[in-house]
Amino acid sequence: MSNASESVIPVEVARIALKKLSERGLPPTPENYTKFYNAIATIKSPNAKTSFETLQAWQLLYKVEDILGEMGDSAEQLLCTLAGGGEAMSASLGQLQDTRRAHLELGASTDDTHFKLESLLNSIINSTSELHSSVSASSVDLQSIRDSISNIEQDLAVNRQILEQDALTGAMNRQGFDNRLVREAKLAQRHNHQLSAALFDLDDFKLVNDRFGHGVGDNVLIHIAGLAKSVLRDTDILVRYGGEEFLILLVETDMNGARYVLERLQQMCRRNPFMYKQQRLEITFSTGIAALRSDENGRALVLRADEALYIAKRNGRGLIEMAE
Ligand SMILES: Nc1nc2c(ncn2[C@@H]2O[C@H](COP(=O)(O)OP(=O)(O)OP(=O)(O)O)[C@@H](O)[C@H]2O)c(=O)[nH]1
Repeated sequence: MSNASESVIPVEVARIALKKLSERGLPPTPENYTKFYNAIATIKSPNAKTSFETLQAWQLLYKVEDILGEMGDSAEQLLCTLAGGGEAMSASLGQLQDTRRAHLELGASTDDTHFKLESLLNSIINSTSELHSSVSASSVDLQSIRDSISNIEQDLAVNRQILEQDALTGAMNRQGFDNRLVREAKLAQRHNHQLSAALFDLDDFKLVNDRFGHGVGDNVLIHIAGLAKSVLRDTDILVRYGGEEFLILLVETDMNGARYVLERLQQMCRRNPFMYKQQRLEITFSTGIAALRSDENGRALVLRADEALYIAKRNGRGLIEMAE
């Protein structure tokens, strides 16, 4: 059993198993029920993060909190300085106008005007120099804040990748995919691009676990995920959708393109079998493919791929079924 079983709630699993059975029109016989229950119970929960990952996420949150605090202080200081500088400047301007008026209209002596202008000039120089040093200090603070923000951005990107990654295979996990699917489907609709989903499930995988042990089963999953990554473009997304079920989201790709990719993966699996103690383990998988319609969202797309996968399984093993 997968280690995800620790976080599994049996009642919830039973509820989902029964729902899946009725969705597929299967009778709730003990055999059917057990099969669905086990399949669901062994799916790794996307929330099941290690304490190390949680610790990293917390540390990042504290960093963000600190930097926001620093930014607040610096902004406050800069605002105070600018406000003080502004007041001093406007007072000097007023005095400058008074002196000019006194000189022109009231006939103040040149010596008197000269003296006033000199002391005004001194106070302007002083306040400008104070303002200048405060702005320079704030600029240094702001530069260091900008550097911290760019470090945090990098940490966030790494953190997000960790949170969205399936720990065993390195593929994207369900949680990451659910967010991504919404975005990709919207993008495809907006730009009128093709988007396909291929859901594939390893055939008779239970036998691999039963015959060779769960550890070997895990390595087979890693092997298949590696082969899948090797046939994909950078823009395609490989997802560990369930225990032994993967999904490939193919951006700007129609059904035929998706079929081509999955056939290449079948070929790769044949040419690169998983080896266990010098024994070839022939792994096949069944696939359902669907392309996004103009009137549906990402979830509907995946549901249709799932239906097609179900038909592929029903018709045999190692088959690719295209959704209507
Ligand atoms: N080793 C390993 N096995 C897993 C993991 N997740 C699910 N499984 C196993 O995958 C098997 C799925 O079994 P079934 O749902 O009966 O499917 P199957 O044997 O592949 O048969 P079909 O899908 O009908 O071809 C179960 O034995 C699960 O324990 C995992 O992370 N590691």
